[in-house]
Amino acid sequence: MEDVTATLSKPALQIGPYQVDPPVVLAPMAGITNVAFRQLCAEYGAGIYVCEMITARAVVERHPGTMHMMTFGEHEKPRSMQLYGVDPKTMREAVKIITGEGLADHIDSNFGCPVAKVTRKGGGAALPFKRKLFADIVRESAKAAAEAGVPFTVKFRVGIDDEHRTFLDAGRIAEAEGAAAVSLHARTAAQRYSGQADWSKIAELKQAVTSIPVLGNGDIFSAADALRMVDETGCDGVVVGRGCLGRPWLFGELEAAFAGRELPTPPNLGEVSKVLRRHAELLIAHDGATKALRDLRKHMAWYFMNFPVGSELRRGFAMVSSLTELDDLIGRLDHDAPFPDNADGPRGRQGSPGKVTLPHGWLNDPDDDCVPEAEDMHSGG
Ligand SMILES: Cc1cc2nc3c(=O)[nH]c(=O)nc-3n(C[C@H](O)[C@H](O)[C@H](O)COP(=O)(O)O)c2cc1C
Repeated sequence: MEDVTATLSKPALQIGPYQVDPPVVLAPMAGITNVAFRQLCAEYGAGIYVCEMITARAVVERHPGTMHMMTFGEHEKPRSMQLYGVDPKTMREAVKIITGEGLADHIDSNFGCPVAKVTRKGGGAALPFKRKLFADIVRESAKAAAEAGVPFTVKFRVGIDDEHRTFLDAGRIAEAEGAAAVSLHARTAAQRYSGQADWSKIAELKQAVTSIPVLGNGDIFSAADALRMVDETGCDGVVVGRGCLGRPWLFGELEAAFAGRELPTPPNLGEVSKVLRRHAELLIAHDGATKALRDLRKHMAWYFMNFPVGSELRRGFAMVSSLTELDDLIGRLDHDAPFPDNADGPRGRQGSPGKVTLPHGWLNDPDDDCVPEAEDMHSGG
């Protein structure tokens, strides 16, 4: 295995009042980063573990499902959540509810969603193109959060496409309007999740934004990737998404690598199935068996990726409906099968590149007084 513990000096990441050591953040992922998954990851290493994204409007309307998503474990410090919104007033109101009721200690915001139903209305990754609106949202939210001593951070992409790169303006605006840190997913919206993240954009952002931390995001699948990103870009911390799907122990590897320690040995199939079992228990405690085991299916596919698990057993795991059944299937695995060499690489969301759908005339004037229409959003980044 590559020696990643070599020479790098670890960045000191400070987000508002929180010292984040190691400088690692679990990327918000809709449908994934619920309280069970966050706890599982946090059992391997420290960092900030961001909750699934929720919409500002759902908070303001106190949507019961949304309030349930804002459940945190006792171990979570800071309790970190992500808001999505396109209207400065709604965002401010949502932040005030969250901070006023002490529901979270860190609020991130999502300006990176590339999904057509969101960008079509000017939301997600389309929004930072409207500089005034973007500034209004960040200012109103950051101000409301700061009144309660809660840091507000901003996550965005490189831009809409290669002709409309917004990340440098977005970073400078976020810095000027009171954000405590920015994170860059180093792809354009047109790229979706395809191709490679362009880390040179993270380096450019780091040069442009000097008074708050700049976090890099995109294609960290191993501890070596994380150290290389810090080394190549000078970023203050790393945000890890798909790399930990079916690999929550990646956070242990990151902690070891940033501390200059030797990496733990990758787990064999028996050890992986123990992690899966723990994941199931945590999910069931939060959501009940039916929902939890349905949710677990996608994770099982990721846990077993590239392991020698036959198709009959895989089908069994995909249909599992109780912990007893799960235990029975786990008992039939070849526990000694070693961690596969080719286990790195993308899991989870893929999506092919393509044109970004925007509202009519959206690209005419970045400084107009646009009134956004989009508030609904279910998932994305
Ligand atoms: C299943 C899935 C759901 C996501 N949901 C969100 C989200 O709700 N908010 C957000 O800002 N990004 C979201 N993202 C994007 C990730 O936070 C991250 O920016 C992206 O996956 C790139 O990082 P990676 O290469 O480490 O995966 C999502 C990504 C995936 C794979």
